[in-house]
Amino acid sequence: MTASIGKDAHRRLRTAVLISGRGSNMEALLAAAAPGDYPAEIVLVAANRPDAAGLATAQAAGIATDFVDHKPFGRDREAFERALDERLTTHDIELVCLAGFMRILTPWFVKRWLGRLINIHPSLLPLFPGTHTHERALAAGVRLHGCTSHFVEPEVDAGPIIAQAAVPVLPGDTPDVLAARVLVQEHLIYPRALALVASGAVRWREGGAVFAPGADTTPPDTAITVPA
Ligand SMILES: Nc1nc2c(c(=O)[nH]1)N[C@@H](CN(C=O)c1ccc(C(=O)N[C@@H](CCC(=O)O)C(=O)O)cc1)CN2
Ligand SMILES: NCC(=O)N[C@@H]1O[C@H](COP(=O)([O-])[O-])[C@@H](O)[C@H]1O
Repeated sequence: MTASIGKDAHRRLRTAVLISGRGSNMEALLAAAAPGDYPAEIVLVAANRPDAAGLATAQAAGIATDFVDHKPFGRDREAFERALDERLTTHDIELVCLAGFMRILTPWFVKRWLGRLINIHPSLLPLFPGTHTHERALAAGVRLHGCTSHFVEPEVDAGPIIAQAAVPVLPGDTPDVLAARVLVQEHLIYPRALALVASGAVRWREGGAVFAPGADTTPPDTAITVPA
């Protein structure tokens, strides 16, 4: 099965960004989507935490925001996701970007948005899925680390890779120093990944991402970048 969007090459896909905190990747997506020729339009920023600083950033940029607290739903993850999905439907959302969204999504939500749901992860997947990636990279002694944008599937951080960027791990690096070096590249590859998906240049397929002939996978010129 494949999922394809971006059929109309000139229409901007209505896109929501889901956050849980600072929202710097959300800001990078907003900046990239500002020009009218970018294939996605960020029309909603939603958070699962009331203190997500990115909400204020989005509001200051004139973007609609919403908040669905996951805590009142307790262990009923799907109920939380149905409430979140209702907000996405209300805003006629066509594509969802997770950007520091710190909730594992159930198969119900993932299957509903399969192929139209992407994420940014702070490691070179499949290395270091999950959390605390920079600490784990340092502990493992890798000399290259980085970030990955991928389609979201039920298995966490295991979906088809859309784009990656690598950075060197330098002697004396701390997790915070390494995280900052990786974050610069996240802000470069995530907008590129969103453009690829929204334009239909890459689509989800069972077992992998499918790139259209001529898809622009040019890497950021400031990274040791590994094209997907
Ligand atoms: N089904 C999927 N859900 C999510 C994916 C995915 O690929 N498939 N990507 C993650 C993003 N993510 C890492 O990039 C991630 C986020 C959160 C967690 C996690 O353990 N969350 C805890 C709660 C943590 C908290 O609330 O502070 C949890 O959900 O119980 C792991 C990986 C987004 N979701
Ligand atoms: N597993 C998910 C995860 O760790 N995501 C990471 O959280 C940070 C969010 O920063 P931001 O809110 O400034 O974009 C980013 O580094 C992102 O890669």
